[in-house]
Amino acid sequence: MSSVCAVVVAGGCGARFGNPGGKQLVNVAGRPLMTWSIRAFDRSAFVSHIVVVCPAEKMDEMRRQAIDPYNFATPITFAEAGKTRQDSTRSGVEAVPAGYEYVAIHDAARPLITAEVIDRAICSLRCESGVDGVVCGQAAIDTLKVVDGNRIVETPPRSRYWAAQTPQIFALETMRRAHAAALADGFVGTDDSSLVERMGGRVLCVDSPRDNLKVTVPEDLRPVTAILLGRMSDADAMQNTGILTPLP
Ligand SMILES: Nc1ccn([C@@H]2O[C@H](COP(=O)(O)OP(=O)(O)OP(=O)(O)O)[C@@H](O)[C@H]2O)c(=O)n1
Ligand SMILES: C[C@](O)(CO)[C@H](O)COP(=O)(O)O
Repeated sequence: MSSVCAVVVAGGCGARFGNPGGKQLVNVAGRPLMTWSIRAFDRSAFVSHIVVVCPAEKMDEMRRQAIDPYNFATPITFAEAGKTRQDSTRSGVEAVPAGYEYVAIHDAARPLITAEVIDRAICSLRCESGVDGVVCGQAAIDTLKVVDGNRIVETPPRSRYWAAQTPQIFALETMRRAHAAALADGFVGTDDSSLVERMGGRVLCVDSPRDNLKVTVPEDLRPVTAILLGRMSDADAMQNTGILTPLP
């Protein structure tokens, strides 16, 4: 049974990206940036509803430009964005329709996510007992420095560090409780997992490809576009040779 609802947060103003209209509707490899993320969840075997979180005044435009032209099979509804990312994810989590067991929270600004990675992460959460959530990410590959200003004060053991991405997937009721507690305590984290971790929840990292990049500044469009175009051309080539892996 499909018991996973996705929450795709697209409510930021993209200050670091610098485009007056924000970044979610910017054309990347032929489609609006946020469409790529929605498309991956639409293709997941386990996701049967998608909540898109964005400002109320942008809902019509986003539906018209980023959703309607693409004939997605999965029902898509909207929730209103908040001031911070955490406010937006809380709004999205509250808007998950009744009956869902899990919520998969994803940045609309990470367009390279694939249905395969999403489904693998969902399976890791479902298959392991006593786990409250999973976070897609990567074990640190660079040497890490703790700094004071620009002065290095420590070189911690890299083996203990991961870089967290999205999707981050949780038992829905756990995530709702974690949000309520964070709101009551005035806690603001930089991701969703930290809200569950501070409640003592057990969250696991699951390995996700290094190319699950977030578009934050305009320079990020270059590698993201190249990877998307590369995947499309691989898919074309595969139809002729049967050798390459399909476009996710
Ligand atoms: N109030 C907010 C802030 C962020 N986001 C979403 O959270 C994701 C990650 O945020 P980021 O990429 O940092 O986007 P912005 O907040 O838009 O960027 P900036 O900090 O440069 O303004 C994005 O998909 C963004 O739209 C959101 O839904 N609501
Ligand atoms: C949630 C997140 O994608 C994890 O890397 C990230 O923290 C959100 O983006 P921001 O740049 O920190 O706002």
